[in-house]
Amino acid sequence: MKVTIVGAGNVGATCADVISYRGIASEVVLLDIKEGFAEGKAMDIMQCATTTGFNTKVSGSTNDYSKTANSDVVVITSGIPRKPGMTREELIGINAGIVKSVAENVLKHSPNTIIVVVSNPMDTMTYLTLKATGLPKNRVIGMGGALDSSRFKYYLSKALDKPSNDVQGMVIGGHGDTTMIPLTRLASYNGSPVSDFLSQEQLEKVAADTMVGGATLTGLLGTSAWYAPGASVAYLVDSILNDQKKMIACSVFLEGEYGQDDICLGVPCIIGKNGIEEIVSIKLNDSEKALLAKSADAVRNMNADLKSVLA
Ligand SMILES: NC(=O)c1ccc[n+]([C@@H]2O[C@H](COP(=O)([O-])OP(=O)(O)OC[C@H]3O[C@@H](n4cnc5c(N)ncnc54)[C@H](O)[C@@H]3O)[C@@H](O)[C@H]2O)c1
Ligand SMILES: O=C(O)C[C@H](O)C(=O)O
Repeated sequence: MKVTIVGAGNVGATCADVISYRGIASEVVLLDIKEGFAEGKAMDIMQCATTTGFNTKVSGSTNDYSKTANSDVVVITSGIPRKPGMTREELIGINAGIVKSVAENVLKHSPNTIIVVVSNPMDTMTYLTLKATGLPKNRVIGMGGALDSSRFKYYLSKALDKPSNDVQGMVIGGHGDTTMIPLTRLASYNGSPVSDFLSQEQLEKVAADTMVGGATLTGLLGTSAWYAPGASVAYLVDSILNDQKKMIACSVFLEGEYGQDDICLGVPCIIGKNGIEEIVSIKLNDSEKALLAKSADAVRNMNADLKSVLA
């Protein structure tokens, strides 16, 4: 199974590293516009093969899309990340043009591929990819919910003082500081509601910390995060390539689901060899429904800025 990752920067290279280390794909091609950069990252990763013990073939390409031919999955991480104090939405001006041209180029060589969109603002970039390529909705997947949910479980585990892997929870909605919706009511500690162990005040703090999880790391690092983002993409790619049918919150084109139309937004999806295989309808209460509608409004406003790129 072959995976191409466009953008060999922090997130793209970390994703290639996790995919190869965990043997998720037999081949990974890293592609970047910067001369020699992807080749260098690929060589560095390949030099881990004998010490960490993997057999995936990782190679690099400077903007030569012929090397990406017949990829089963293409991950788009190309574009600029935010700096401290910025929102993801401010990246749209530069990233929209990059994501559109990258999506068109990859399809010339891998017409049957599934595209995973990572570049920010991710929900809008997913919508752009879908509209610009005309691909069916199952083959365009926005990655954000997997990462936001892992951060949610991290903050829950800290509040509970229990291991992250004993905590279940999901974040839906847009992948933005004010648009994501950590579903605290449905989160559990090994099957028991977390509200049995945490006060309302603690749960509200967990939700608030989760929502600004990316901004917190950007403030600390000077650029946005990459370890958890790269690993979250690899987790999603694993479910596609190995047909795991995991339920993962992903940004997907909605046509009536959750009362929304003509938008890509994070909702729970079954992810398998056909990409998005099902949009799972979970029962939201009235306040969660209202938050989702508000989140959709904000993402829809952002999508309106795509008019010139899509014209
Ligand atoms: N969806 C998410 O959960 C999530 C998580 C983390 C980062 N991101 C986003 O992912 C993007 C990448 O972040 P990063 O930290 O890896 O940035 P980075 O700057 O480290 O890497 C981006 C790479 O893209 C390359 N690039 C730019 N234009 C290109 C083009 N036309 N073709 C090929 N490559 C090109 C750059 O040369 C660079 O190496 C950002 O937009 C960031 O906001 C999203
Ligand atoms: O925070 C960012 O800008 C990058 C990414 O979307 C993240 O959540 O880490």
